[in-house]
Amino acid sequence: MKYISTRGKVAPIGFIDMFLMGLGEDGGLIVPETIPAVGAEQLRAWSGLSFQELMLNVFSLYTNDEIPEADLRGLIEASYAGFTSPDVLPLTRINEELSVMELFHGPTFAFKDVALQFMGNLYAYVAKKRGEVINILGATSGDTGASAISSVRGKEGIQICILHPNGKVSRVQELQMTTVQDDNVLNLSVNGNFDDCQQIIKELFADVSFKTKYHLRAINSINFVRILAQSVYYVYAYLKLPEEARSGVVNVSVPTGNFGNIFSGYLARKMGVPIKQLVLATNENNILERFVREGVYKPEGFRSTHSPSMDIQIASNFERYLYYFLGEDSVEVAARMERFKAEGQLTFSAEEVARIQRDLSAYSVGNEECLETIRKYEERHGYLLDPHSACGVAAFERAGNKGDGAFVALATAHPAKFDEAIRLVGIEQKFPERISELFDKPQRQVVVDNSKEAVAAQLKSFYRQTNG
Ligand SMILES: Cc1ncc(COP(=O)(O)O)c(C=O)c1O
Ligand SMILES: N[C@@H](CCOP(=O)(O)O)C(=O)O
Repeated sequence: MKYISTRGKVAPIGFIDMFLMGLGEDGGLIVPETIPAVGAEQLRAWSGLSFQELMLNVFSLYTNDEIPEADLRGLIEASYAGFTSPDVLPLTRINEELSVMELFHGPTFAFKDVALQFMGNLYAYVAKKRGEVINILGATSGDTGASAISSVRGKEGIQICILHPNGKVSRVQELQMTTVQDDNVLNLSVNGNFDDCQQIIKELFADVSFKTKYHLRAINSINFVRILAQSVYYVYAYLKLPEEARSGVVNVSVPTGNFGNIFSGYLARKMGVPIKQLVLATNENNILERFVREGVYKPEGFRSTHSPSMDIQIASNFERYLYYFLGEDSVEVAARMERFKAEGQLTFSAEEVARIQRDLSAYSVGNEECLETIRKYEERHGYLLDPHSACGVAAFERAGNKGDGAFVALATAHPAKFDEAIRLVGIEQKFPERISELFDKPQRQVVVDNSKEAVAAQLKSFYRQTNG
């Protein structure tokens, strides 16, 4: 298995080189040359596997034996040892129509832990095995940053710098990132929004001489390993549903911002998991919903919502979807992305919109509907949703079960991370101890201007102190 870029200008590379490259050096996103097929027989053979065993099996299709099986198993075991549920990702039945897969039982209470605990261990493994310097650079709207920091804090040979938008993450998210005192961690609080943070890191990654000189590595979902690790929970969701409930297919509702969560489901479907409806749920930052509904991909004004981690306009994995949508034609992808850069939007023909709508259905959930969904599920089912998961559940309600297969909504964060929204519903929740203890800890972060130059200067001084 080799990996290539959606824009076609990266010579095929192996698994570990792909992991280290992160963003394609031609500005595109890395994808596998071919997606391995997982047939019905294979799925049957996997049923009953633990999440860890399933992950081992899925990753083995992609790693080219570059990581010996015993090592891969060890990395996976270590990554999920800290999850508090014995199932790792428990599936909770809400009612006849809906089950919720809880992806938030990791150390930072968000679905990002599923992939990032593993990636942190994989970076440490690669640092040791290949003597690579690992300087992780990431952007976050709150959850990726906390999770990535937790996965590598204090690890030898690894430095991590995370950009978050100043004042635009929840209080708990900010504390999870900024109360970490390890010397290998730098938090930059950027005077801008998440799109600005993401744009800055993309520019730094695209500056290949800067990236190479400072050994910059990606943990955001531009890194294909993130996507692959996340695709495993779609396979797991399908396999965990009782056979009679799923009747051959599963429908999944997915809270979406950077298109990473849902693209992982799209990949699982392309591998062969029978996912029927893939429901894309956005908040009021609804560029992706408008793309699916109207065939126009165009950022509009940024809005702060009750689900701040999905306050995203430019979705990085959109380009991966475009690549498959355009029949893996990298010349056409490059041309369309150039057009997007020049004109600030992409429009799709009626025939294309019909095809997009066969892949995805999409719903944008307003602030009031989000709060109302939290209230309703707490009152009727005694189940407290966080505001991101509530967007997914509201989208499920609008999509409706078309009579085919079971419906799973992905619960992407613990409600304690977003108490600001939960309080608006009038619910007082008890925090897990690991969250309540954060409030007494000192914080460490540097506020920076919204510019690539300001961030680059901070990075250089950080690496001078930590790498020599
Ligand atoms: C809690 C939560 N739910 C959903 C999402 C959406 O995931 P993605 O950006 O990968 O689409 C995010 C991050 O964006 C998140 O932090
Ligand atoms: N919601 C994310 C935004 C970054 O997305 P990623 O999946 O590309 O890391 C966050 O919480 O930071």
